[in-house]
Amino acid sequence: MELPLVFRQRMQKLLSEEYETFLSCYEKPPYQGVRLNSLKCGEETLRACLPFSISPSPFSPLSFYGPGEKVGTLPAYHAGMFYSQEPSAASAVTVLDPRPGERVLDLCAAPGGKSSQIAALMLGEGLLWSNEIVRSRAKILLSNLERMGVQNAVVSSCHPQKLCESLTGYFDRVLVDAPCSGEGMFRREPNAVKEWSPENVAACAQRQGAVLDSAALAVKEGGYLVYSTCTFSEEENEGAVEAFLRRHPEFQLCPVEVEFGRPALRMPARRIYPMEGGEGHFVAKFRRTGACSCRVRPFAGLLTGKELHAAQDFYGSLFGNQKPQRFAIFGERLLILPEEMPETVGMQVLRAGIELGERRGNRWEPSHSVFQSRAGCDCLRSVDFAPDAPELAAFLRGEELECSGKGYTAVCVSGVTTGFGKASGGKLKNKYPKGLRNLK
Ligand SMILES: C[S@@+](CC[C@H](N)C(=O)[O-])C[C@H]1O[C@@H](n2cnc3c(N)ncnc32)[C@H](O)[C@@H]1O
Repeated sequence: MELPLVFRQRMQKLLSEEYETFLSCYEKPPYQGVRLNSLKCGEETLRACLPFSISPSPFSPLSFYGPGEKVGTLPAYHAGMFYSQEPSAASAVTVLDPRPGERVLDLCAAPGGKSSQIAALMLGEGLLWSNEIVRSRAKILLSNLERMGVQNAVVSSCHPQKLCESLTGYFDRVLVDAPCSGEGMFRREPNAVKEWSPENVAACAQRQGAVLDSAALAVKEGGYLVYSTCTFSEEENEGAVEAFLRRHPEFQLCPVEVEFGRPALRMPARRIYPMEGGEGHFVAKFRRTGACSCRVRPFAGLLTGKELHAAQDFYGSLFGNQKPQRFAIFGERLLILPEEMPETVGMQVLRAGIELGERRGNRWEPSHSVFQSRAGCDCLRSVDFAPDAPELAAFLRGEELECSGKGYTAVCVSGVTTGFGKASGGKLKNKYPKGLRNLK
């Protein structure tokens, strides 16, 4: 690989006697991996459903080494049992340490690797707000969170400054996984090498400062802000942290106490190089010690009375008696909202919570995403297949299956839901969304 001369000079300065070892990494294949989605299954089920073996990575108990390519057609992928993720990318959420019941903002969230990891740690409790400024990427983010069965997320495509002004002081934890020069992507994405220049590094550092300034607004007093990049440049890492601390005396740097990687330069943050088992990451953690007032109002559009009962009856016709209480209608869509949700006006929200159904005339048609977010055993009707069953492969190609009985029926792989169909007359009419199907 042809690495830019200035990049090589900078890395030599950073790594001195380790520089040759670093360079020799470019002769080896990149690290790849999968991250277990514990919202949908346990490690044993995932291993049993994969046609390859995986081994633990040091960056998170959910992160494993294994192939990262050509996995998108596997039933376990469709069922959201895992996310294909380079292992060191899991480090930032380990440092963020989100807890069930908290309010967590992922400000630069697409395509959703870190958001789905946060969701797994939150166990569906509290609020995950996943924002992505580029709308086309926000749609991919939404699709990934739906595949992973995340129930308590709001997905938006808002400018960070506008979003964080609207949600000032609201969040317990905020993650800024910043757009960067991507030096830690060079082994995986040769285009990142072509786009690299010292000018781009400087431009990234400036943009990172702006995103961090916005993010700071959203953190409540005593809350945490985690900053991560997948690049090695000092300007974008320690430089960005030091500049932020100079501008924001209301924040303190917290020591990152983890076993993986190595200490950052001049500060108790963390750097990860390929010598440490990952492609490359930087993670720093701040805590807001200064006061911050929050004037965010709770969401006011919850269904009540007859409308609520109708929504609950529809839910009960698919999933039985554990009926949610928080429903709302956005346009033609019926949503089950997270237990915690602020007013969302003007924040370019693509989806809040889980879509239960779409209006068809005077009835609701169930949505793929609600089945995807429920375990097979929670659905009133389900059919279950082994990962290598020909029927499952046919379902994922959009074909009709043989099926007894009548009604909406979840289709599962080893007990994990991967879609649904409508049974009648001995057949299961396929409802797997066209855009998600495997090619015939
Ligand atoms: C490193 S990626 C995020 C990866 C994501 N956290 C994950 O784990 O899947 C950075 C994201 O920031 C977005 N971005 C680009 N410019 C931005 C800006 N000015 N403000 C906020 N986000 C921006 C990019 O579109 C990109 O999706």
